[in-house]
Amino acid sequence: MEEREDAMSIAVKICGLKTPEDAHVAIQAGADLLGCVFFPPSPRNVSAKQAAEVFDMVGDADVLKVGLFVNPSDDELMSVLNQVRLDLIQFHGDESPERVEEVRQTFGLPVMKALPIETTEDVEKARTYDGVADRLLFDAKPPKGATRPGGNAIAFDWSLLRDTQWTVPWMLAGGLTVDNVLDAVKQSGCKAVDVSSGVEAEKGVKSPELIEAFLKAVKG
Ligand SMILES: O=C(O)c1ccccc1N[C@@H]1O[C@H](COP(=O)(O)O)[C@@H](O)[C@H]1O
Repeated sequence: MEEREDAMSIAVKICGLKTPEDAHVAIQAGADLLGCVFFPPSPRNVSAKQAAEVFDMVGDADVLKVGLFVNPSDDELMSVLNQVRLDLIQFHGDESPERVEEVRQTFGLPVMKALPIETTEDVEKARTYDGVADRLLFDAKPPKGATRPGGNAIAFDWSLLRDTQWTVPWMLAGGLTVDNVLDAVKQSGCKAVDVSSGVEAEKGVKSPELIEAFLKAVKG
């Protein structure tokens, strides 16, 4: 019962959406944030036009529209932002704290910085972004030879985050599924989760049933 009460206030981001239909399912099921990936090597990559169609589904709903980028140039950001109305930029590459601050100032949008975690030292390294980025997102370190820095369906030791203190809101990501998400919330103490692979029928193809089941598991 205690776990259920904790879980009910957890925010959920469904990432890697490619179709308005999947966005509709996620919104109806209670997602708080939706993400589109602008990273060509990813099986979830979308064009700005596709992302605009996905995010059109949000309408007046209280849902944040997130654009995920990996080490983008200003021109790349500008090109997307000219065509898509985003609420939050997610940086999932090697962007420095200075680059995060520069993009916040240049584009006038909040930035969520993803940070790869495997050890306690990684958690401590993440502190250089606390208070610089508007939000933090803790994800598993990608495996050697990975073609992308996230979206690899890999989890890490969630308890590394337990009882850590941050000045900005943070999210947990990495290998979350309907079966492990409540355990992940409990072990990490997070108030928000992000999922992509765990709600897919196959790589890059979202499953409406898994999106609904994931949100039901978290929100009750
Ligand atoms: O989803 C991708 O393809 C991706 C590409 C490049 C950087 C990040 C990416 N995804 C993000 O990674 C985490 C964890 O995803 P998963 O649930 O383990 O698949 C999440 O923030 C995704 O949005």
